Amino acid sequence: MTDQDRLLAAISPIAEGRAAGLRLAEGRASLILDVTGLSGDERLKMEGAIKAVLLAQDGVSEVRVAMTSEKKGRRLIAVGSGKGGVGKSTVAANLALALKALGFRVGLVDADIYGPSQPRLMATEGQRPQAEDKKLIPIMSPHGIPMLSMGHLAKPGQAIAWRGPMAGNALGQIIDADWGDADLLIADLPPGTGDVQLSMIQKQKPAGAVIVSTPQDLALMDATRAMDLFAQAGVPIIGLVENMAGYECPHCGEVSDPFGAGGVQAAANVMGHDFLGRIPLTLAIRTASDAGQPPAAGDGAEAAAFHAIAARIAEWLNQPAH
Ligand SMILES: Nc1ncnc2c1ncn2[C@@H]1O[C@H](COP(=O)(O)OP(=O)(O)OP(=O)(O)O)[C@@H](O)[C@H]1O
Repeated sequence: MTDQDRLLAAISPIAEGRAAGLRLAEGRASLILDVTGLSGDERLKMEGAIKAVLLAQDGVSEVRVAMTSEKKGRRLIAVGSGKGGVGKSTVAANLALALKALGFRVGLVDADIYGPSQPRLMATEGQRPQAEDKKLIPIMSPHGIPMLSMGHLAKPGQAIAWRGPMAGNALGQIIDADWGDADLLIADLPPGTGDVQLSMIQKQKPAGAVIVSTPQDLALMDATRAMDLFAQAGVPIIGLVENMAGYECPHCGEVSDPFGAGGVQAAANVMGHDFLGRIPLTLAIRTASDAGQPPAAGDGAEAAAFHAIAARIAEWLNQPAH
């Protein structure tokens, strides 16, 4: 029996299979202890017990324990839509801000290869990310959210027409960027339900997806296809958001429903998914978004709807299964 085996056998009843890399050299025993999932007290107790047992062994005068713990993975939430123009990017930007306000450390990924609009929405247009050790450094938006967009990688003014593999590589670089301590990445996906979207979803394995739709039938049919796409890739649907619901006339205050009303909620019920909430169609949302001031960054009337939806998403994220 080698010294290592002898020492390992001595600590095995207390180390619960968490000890690795045990060595003994010149009277000093060293090992790595995986303390994932243990409380501070449990860690100290286990470390103390291991030290005591090892110090009682022949030839050991000193013990060093290095503790490691698996970091809880950063989660990616995909914001998708069956078709373009339904406000997916607007919703993604505002949800990122509202989730940050709830205490998540949020990063924003603009994976929309056809029309990356996050740089405009988050007021980082024209900026280029730096790289360090071959990793991109996200750009800090004025709203305190680090972000990277396909739009930041293309040369200014260059029309973006990424081909599949190129888009995949660029997106991979964005997701693997140096996101620091961000624990949640919100990804604005390209609209549609084609191969590009499917391979992105399969590769990046989001923890969950939020589907944005306007209330009219045509958009809803596309949203259903988007949900099928996530289901195919085994990604759970967190829920559906109805955008551009109910237009309040800024002059007379009357509410009209240019795209219908309630369709998304009804569709969510039929499909057995959660309905996360409704964002009204307002001039303020459009002008603020185009000016790089997403409403959820402030506390105006428009912010409340986004904060309510973010709270539902936070509830989902905080369930142990997710
Ligand atoms: N609730 C809303 N009220 C008013 N305007 C809105 C609302 N949501 C989005 N818009 C406006 O609609 C336009 C399209 O929104 P956005 O770019 O977010 O859509 P999208 O679904 O991401 O489109 P694409 O996928 O084609 O990029 C923008 O000018 C945006 O300001």
